Amino acid sequence: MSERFLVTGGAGYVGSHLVLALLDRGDEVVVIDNLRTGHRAALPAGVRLVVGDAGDPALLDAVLGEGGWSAAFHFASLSLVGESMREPYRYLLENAATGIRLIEACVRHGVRRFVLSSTANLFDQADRDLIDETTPIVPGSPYGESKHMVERALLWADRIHGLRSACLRYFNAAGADPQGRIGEDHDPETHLIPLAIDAALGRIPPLNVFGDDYPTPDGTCVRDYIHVADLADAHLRVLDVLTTRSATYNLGNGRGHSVREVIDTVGRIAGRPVPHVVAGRRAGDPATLVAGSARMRAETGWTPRHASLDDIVATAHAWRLAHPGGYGAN
Ligand SMILES: NC(=O)c1ccc[n+]([C@@H]2O[C@H](COP(=O)([O-])OP(=O)(O)OC[C@H]3O[C@@H](n4cnc5c(N)ncnc54)[C@H](O)[C@@H]3O)[C@@H](O)[C@H]2O)c1
Ligand SMILES: O=c1ccn([C@@H]2O[C@H](COP(=O)(O)OP(=O)(O)O[C@H]3O[C@H](CO)[C@@H](O)[C@H](O)[C@H]3O)[C@@H](O)[C@H]2O)c(=O)[nH]1
Repeated sequence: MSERFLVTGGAGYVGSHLVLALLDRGDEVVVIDNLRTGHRAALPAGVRLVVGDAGDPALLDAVLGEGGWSAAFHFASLSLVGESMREPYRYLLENAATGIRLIEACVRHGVRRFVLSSTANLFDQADRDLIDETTPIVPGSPYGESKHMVERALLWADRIHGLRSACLRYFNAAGADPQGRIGEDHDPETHLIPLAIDAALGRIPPLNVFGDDYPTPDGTCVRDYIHVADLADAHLRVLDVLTTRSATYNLGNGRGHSVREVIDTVGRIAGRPVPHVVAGRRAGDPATLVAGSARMRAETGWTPRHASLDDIVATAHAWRLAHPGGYGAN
């Protein structure tokens, strides 16, 4: 039976892949997005886009007041680790306030299930190789801290009002829709894989490698890249869990790849080397972040279908090759 979902930030990179997955299974989707970093063109026909702020109580009352919601997915957020080290209070204030106002509005309008886009940046100083849900939380930046604030607000919304929530801590989202319908387009782009692809294609100057003196095998940072389509699938699967309880899951493939490995993989798939230079470290970057996702696999049957870095890079490369100007203007 068709269900109705609110997706804040649904015109953005990860959110738009969930919107597609919901439409593919026949659900109705309403997106609230201020289009600050998102794109109208990332949304297929049939999706209602309300352009506005996901933390605006009047707007939320108007939209949520329509009723009939199966769940709210909250992607709308400032989301750059490096930027948050330069603008800490903007991140702390805006991400926390937007999340809390949305939670409050969901409670006010009887929405029973809430899914938060949380982050691996909760774990700056992991005391183990695979970062699972029992790893102590030590946010790596004001961005990570702001996500933790919203996670904590959700805990109280559950205890006091019975709002069931899933905090999905994505590690590094990457790749594009395997059918090539949508992909990643930020302006300016700051993420490693799209930048490495554009550098290989000669569209931008050589890639800066942010530090080669980290305590990792080749000195560059290690990250767990997880395909956006697998993240979208995870969002669908947690809905069942949320009928009875709240939950927290770390989402990745459980394999780390260094910046140099990403550069080599992009070069091989693009058929041209990635020009790059070693630059200084970027503030806020932990050396290594690799997810332990056994809980998600065991409790929901989630199994990433695009787990290899080759698959992830190949889908991202195909989309960027076909869309040299991204989505174009909003
Ligand atoms: N991309 C990653 O690797 C990654 C990893 C971990 C967590 N996350 C989280 O996933 C979510 C989506 O990330 P993304 O990479 O797709 O980012 P994105 O910038 O592509 O998407 C965010 C979307 O939210 C919209 N938005 C931002 N603030 C808003 C507001 N106050 N009101 C309404 N709309 C607003 C933007 O216009 C954009 O469409 C974010 O919450 C981010 O913190 C992303
Ligand atoms: O030009 C670049 C860009 C990135 N990097 C490195 O590549 C790695 C990945 O960086 P990036 O793609 O910018 O992602 P992160 O900063 O790791 O952050 C992403 O992944 C986090 C989870 O780990 C999310 O919370 C964030 O929202 C999302 O932006 C890091 O080690 C960077 O230092 C470079 O060396 N050069």
